[in-house]
Amino acid sequence: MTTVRVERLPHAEGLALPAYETTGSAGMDLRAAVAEFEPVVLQPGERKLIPTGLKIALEPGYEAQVRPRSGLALKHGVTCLNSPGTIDSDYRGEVGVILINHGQIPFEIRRGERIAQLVIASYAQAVMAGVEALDETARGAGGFGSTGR
Ligand SMILES: O=c1ccn([C@H]2C[C@H](O)[C@@H](COP(=O)(O)OP(=O)(O)OP(=O)(O)O)O2)c(=O)[nH]1
Repeated sequence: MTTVRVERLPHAEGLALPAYETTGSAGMDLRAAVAEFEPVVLQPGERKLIPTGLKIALEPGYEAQVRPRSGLALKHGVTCLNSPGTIDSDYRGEVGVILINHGQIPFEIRRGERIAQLVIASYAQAVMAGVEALDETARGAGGFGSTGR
């Protein structure tokens, strides 16, 4: 268990903080902090940065991944363009969600709508060690479907 400190910006006032919907949920839903009477519309093929009104501070060694919601993708063709988005542990700006409408009709994003989910994950930082040649393996350079379909 890790703690994520959350600062709610004025335009997120009244919106529920991200929380797990069920005890086994991996992601906490992120809500759109768009203006109440000015829903944002995504035209077919259009992408926009949607504000969440939240700033977060992750403990060192943790990242947050902004992932799409399958319901929005299946029903409306709306997904996160840069999936999964990465929130770095030292990022202190507002968390944004880059949504794109792959559907055929405009999609309206209303205030408080759950537009993506946030998965907290641990990560490792590595040191890149330059070598003359890498060790041999059975796979070698095989990839991109080399084992079949
Ligand atoms: O879906 C996203 C992806 C990123 N970010 C924020 C948090 C992250 O820590 C920062 C930078 O993201 P990333 O490293 O993906 O962006 P970049 O294009 O490499 O920009 P930078 O040069 O600022 O790192 O932007 C979001 O709010 N939502």
